[in-house]
Amino acid sequence: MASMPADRSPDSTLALLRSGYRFIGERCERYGSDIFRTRILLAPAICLRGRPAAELFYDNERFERANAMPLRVQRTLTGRGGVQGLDGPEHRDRKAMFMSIMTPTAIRRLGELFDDEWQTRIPAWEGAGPVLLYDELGRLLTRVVCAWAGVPLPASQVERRAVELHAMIEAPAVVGPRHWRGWLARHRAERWLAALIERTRAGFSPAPTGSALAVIAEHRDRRGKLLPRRIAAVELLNVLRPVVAVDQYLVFAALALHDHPAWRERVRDDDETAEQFVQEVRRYYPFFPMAAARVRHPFDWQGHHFPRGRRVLLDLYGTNHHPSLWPQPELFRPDRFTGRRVDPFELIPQGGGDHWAGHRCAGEWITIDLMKRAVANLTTAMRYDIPAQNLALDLHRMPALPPIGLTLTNIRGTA
Ligand code: HEM
Repeated sequence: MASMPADRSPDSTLALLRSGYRFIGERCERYGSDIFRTRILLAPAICLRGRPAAELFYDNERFERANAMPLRVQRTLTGRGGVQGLDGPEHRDRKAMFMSIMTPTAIRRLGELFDDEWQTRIPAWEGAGPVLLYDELGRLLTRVVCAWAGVPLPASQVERRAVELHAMIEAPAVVGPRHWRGWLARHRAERWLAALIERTRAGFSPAPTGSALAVIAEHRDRRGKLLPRRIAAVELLNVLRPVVAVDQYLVFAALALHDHPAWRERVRDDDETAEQFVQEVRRYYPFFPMAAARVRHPFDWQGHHFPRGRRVLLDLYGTNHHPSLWPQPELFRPDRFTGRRVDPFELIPQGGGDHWAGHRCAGEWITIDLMKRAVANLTTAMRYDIPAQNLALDLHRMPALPPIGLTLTNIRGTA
């Protein structure tokens, strides 16, 4: 049996919080190995990166998700009892519920709502002073996703719900007040949506057919039972929260257009080029650093032993920056996708493998569609300036957005 390189520290949780996105990658480089063992949250863990590791990690026979996610992530980002922590037939059933929402027609409708809302906002941005893109898009996506999902949202509540959704996204990897704000935000949002599920089931708040609210409120599990209303609220939040989180990628896309202005022309002219640009934004910029699972049955892989129950962390960011998959990974180069077929374990910012059978992100197509539409809006529907500001990404922070999420000035519509 090969000996697995080991992190020397008695516990690496703080190092993980401090190193952020580079935690696994830095150690892999130090040990000359894409696998090493460490201790996280006072328990042994195995860290992996790269394509073969991703293929292993998404093998449902070898890994399970029950109790894999640290409590601080469940308390803020994902909630408890949702699809992320399910395994086997229960997971397949719940995941099918999500995938049934993601029809081409529904994705197009979300995109059209997004474009309409963006174009309606341009006159207001024209007259305004500096526009903070991250905050502005957070509100815009909150309005759009609620309208799309069938969730009633009075204009007076948009700001509050957008702040809550952002708080949940920003909380898992921080300590102190920002973490507790995320915890409180989740508590409030679950209460709000559980009450809505109850009203919908009772017929007082009818949901449009096929909307996320209708599908989740009416979903029956394999035993024919409706989801408990709190779990239904967690799952509805699993649609609202990540659609709003796409605003981070939209800020990154705007940054990439700013840093690589030659691509502005190219993405405008051709849909395939726009898609390559968006794929490179998803590869290059940091989002979720890693995914967690536990060993279901003991097994050996590449001469290393994986004992039952061991927590395993797959480096999503590090796989997207692995030099054997992506030559010169630290360069932003959308044309690396020209003529390249990407298999399900290579480009994994939203997980790998199969969307239905495994835990790969249910909202990946939505994400790509919204990003392409945002790029089109930024390059054709308006002109703007980006004044001098601190645009550095801090890879030690999760999420790693620039400090105030990108300020635009002098916005002018082109219509
Ligand atoms: C901002 C862009 C997004 C990123 C970076 C992202 C990333 C991820 C990641 C890393 C996972 C976990 C993969 C794993 O556990 O192996 C995931 C799962 C999931 N995502 Fe996304 N996501 C995004 C957008 C969305 C959207 C727009 C939706 C829904 C509309 C969505 C819904 C989900 C759901 C339901 C799961 C759980 C899937 C499962 O456990 O089977 N995500 N996402």
